[in-house]
Amino acid sequence: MEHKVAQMLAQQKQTLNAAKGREGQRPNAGPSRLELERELSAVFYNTRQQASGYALRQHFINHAYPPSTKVVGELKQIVISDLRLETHHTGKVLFVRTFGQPVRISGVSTAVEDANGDVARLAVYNSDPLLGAEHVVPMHAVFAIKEPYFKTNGDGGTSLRVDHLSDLVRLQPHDPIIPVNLCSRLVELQKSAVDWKMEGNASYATGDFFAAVNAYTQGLASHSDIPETLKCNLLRNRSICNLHLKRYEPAMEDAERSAVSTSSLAEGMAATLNAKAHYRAGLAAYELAQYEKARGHYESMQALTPRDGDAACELSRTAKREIELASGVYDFVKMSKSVSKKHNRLDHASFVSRVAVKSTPKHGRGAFAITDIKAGELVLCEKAFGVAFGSDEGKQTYMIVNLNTNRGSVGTQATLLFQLVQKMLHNPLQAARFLDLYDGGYSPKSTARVVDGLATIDTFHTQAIVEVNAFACSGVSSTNKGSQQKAAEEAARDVSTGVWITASYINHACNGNAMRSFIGDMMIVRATKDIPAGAEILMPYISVDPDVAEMQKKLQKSWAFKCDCVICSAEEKSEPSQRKARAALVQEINQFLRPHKPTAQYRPREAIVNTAEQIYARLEQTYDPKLFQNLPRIALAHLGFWLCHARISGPETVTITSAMRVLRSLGYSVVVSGGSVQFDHTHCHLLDLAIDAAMYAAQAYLAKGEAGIGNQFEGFAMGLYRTMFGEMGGFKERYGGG
Ligand SMILES: C[S@@+](CC[C@H](N)C(=O)[O-])C[C@H]1O[C@@H](n2cnc3c(N)ncnc32)[C@H](O)[C@@H]1O
Repeated sequence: MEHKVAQMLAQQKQTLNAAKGREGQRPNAGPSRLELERELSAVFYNTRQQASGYALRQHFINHAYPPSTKVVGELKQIVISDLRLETHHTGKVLFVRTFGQPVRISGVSTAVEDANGDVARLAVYNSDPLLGAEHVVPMHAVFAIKEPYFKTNGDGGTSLRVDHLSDLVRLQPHDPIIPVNLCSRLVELQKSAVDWKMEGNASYATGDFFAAVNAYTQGLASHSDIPETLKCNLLRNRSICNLHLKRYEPAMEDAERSAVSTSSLAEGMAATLNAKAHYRAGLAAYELAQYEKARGHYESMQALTPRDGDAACELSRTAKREIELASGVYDFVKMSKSVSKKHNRLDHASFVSRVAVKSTPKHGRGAFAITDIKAGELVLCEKAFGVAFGSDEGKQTYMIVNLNTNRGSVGTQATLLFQLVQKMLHNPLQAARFLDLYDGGYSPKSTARVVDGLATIDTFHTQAIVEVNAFACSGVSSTNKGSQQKAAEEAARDVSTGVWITASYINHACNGNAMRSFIGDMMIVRATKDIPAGAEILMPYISVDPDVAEMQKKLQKSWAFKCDCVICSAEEKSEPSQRKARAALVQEINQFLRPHKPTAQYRPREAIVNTAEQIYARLEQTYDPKLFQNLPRIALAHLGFWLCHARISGPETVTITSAMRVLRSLGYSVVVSGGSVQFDHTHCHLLDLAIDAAMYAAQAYLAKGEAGIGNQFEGFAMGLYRTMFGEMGGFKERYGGG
């Protein structure tokens, strides 16, 4: 797949270079209105035919340009006949009306005409694929295309291309800025605010929230002196539609502005309507994680309509979130049981108050502990800012190719980009949190300024942020719905991808002190070591490769940095001959072990085990004892675990020695003295091998009749399991007892 992405990257660059040669030229005569209508109908028909089959959609992020930050009125009008190829018409605005059937391919395409009756194709990229094409560019609507970009298509045709959704502003029919020729066919001018309200209500009843928002907006703008009660109705109704559309910031604002005065209505009626307004404002505040504000609204609602059960219900739900937010107390087992591929966006608050973001000496900003956090404890538990689950993708997969960063990926990254853009377009305060994340040095930086009612979200900047902050996640839970192996495989295939804002400030270290896991869209970060207050929280971004050079290559490719943690520094200081010998041995081990994986049915012969032991001794010598004194030796841990597993049916003392060797090579110091065991995590690197090894030791001690020691090893294994997978679900199934 990597090869395919590289091939497409090269092809697209070629196409773009060829197109660049036509920069500034007048286009050849384009298709007629009728031809465009036919073209769209044919595509519409074909996409419907293909809807039942699997589709791989390509999404190219072309050369970056910033969104327009000017209001429509500041821009100078341009018409289609003045457009030049491969040109961003800076300082200009094109007024158009849509016609023809809008269709979604990788972007949304439609046809437009301008005030002179000239026509062109319009392609709008980066809208949420869950939105129908007709919601992005409804037919017969008037739009202002700010600073339009006219380009040559791969097939030699031409089209207007919109990459930033805020560059496409839908205008209300009575907007005086619309050129007269585009106004002439509009009939809505005569409608009253009441007519618009009825139309909005009818659209709401059919579930068309886009049309309903549009109708209420037109109603609000239809007269300057709409009666107070009607205005409040329109705002309150628009609020519920915005809630459905996940536009929580405007939903809250509308609801809060919709409180009617008791003098304008009978008291009972005013109380009912205002309770509704508080309810909607509360729901929006809740979704924005403003739980205190939500509680205030629900309390006001309850005071107005004490017999309404909804207020009590929402108050109880909000109280649970407030506890989670303040104390980090979650019912992880219940959470894990509740999650499934269909229910993976969980209703929980984020607990991030143990962490503060500050500058680090060398690695930009980082996350620091504000209290002591013991090994195994929660560092944070955070709800995703945005997540695209593989299970939501249906029968389509996106291949995203970014020509600005020369990166490409297949899977949910494109959907994540579209979702984030859509969310931020209408929730600018939320957007500001995201746009503050590290962007790999992208320039120019963008902010979510609201212009013409939309936040000016730079798609290219957003994608640059996604590329260095998104984490692959398992889609359900790290522990249930199949083994951890399955979750790891899914994550490796990049099936689900998300962004968690606070966790994004955590820098990488191979031997970090924290580890992440997932339950649905909640990321759980636990301490793998004791973290004193003030220390930086660090976690490995990817699982540490036994070949450190390979690991560095991966980090460089995805995040453009070289790791300088203690493991990598020890590696760097090692003799080149030792490093070379180790890399060669890691290859040899992989090949040697592949056909000899111990299972319940298969135990490798003694001769094979002896050969592995000899390789182990050679491998051990490739680690300089001074440089790696207490440090994890990852390659040894893997082979050591194989040996431990292969000898599981041998004498207990052998199992114990092998298991201890695995723990030591992962940096754990384990001292058994008398009846007690001391486990020291200071230098550890947690891999699931450690849990298995600790359980082998536990079982061997139990079999030896040393239950006290066995139980301590089991307790240790359980702690590691919870740290690694977030919660205990699946432990009993995997190890029995527990
Ligand atoms: C997810 S961000 C982490 C937060 C980031 N440091 C910031 O200033 O917002 C990932 C980026 O942080 C930097 N980074 C993280 N860990 C690092 C490390 N161990 N060494 C150098 N740079 C690191 C790299 O620039 C990487 O692309």
